[in-house]
Amino acid sequence: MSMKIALIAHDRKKEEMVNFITAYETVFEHHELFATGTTGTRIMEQTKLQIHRFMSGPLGGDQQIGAMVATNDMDLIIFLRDPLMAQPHEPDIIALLRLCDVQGIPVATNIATAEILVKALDRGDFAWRELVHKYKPGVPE
Ligand SMILES: O=C(CO)COP(=O)(O)O
Repeated sequence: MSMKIALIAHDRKKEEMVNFITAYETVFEHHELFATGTTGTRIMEQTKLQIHRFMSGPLGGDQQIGAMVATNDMDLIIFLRDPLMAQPHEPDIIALLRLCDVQGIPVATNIATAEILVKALDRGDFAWRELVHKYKPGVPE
């Protein structure tokens, strides 16, 4: 089953992201991919994958992905953050991760966890997300 997956990488993590996506391209090609602007462009340049690109992170891309998380529409997030450099949009980043915890969305912030999640995805361990989509309540009043 096809899952909605968000891919986000800070500048010094973009090469790592592209290498990772390339290594698991045969897994990712079965899913619906979303990304912040520059991350999406980099991945599309170096793979055959089609990605829905949002705004660049500092211009609101994290928030756009956060909006999908808020409505429980995103199934998995791989967010390779730069732990050693301050970001101008730090509040947006924290907000996105907070919403993942609100909804219980699987989110990897480093490559080791990302690899475990992608292997789980390939094995079908995310089938429970189908139930979330099926029984998702409407927007609360
Ligand atoms: O800043 C980002 C996430 O916080 C990533 O944005 P870009 O993919 O546009 O570089």
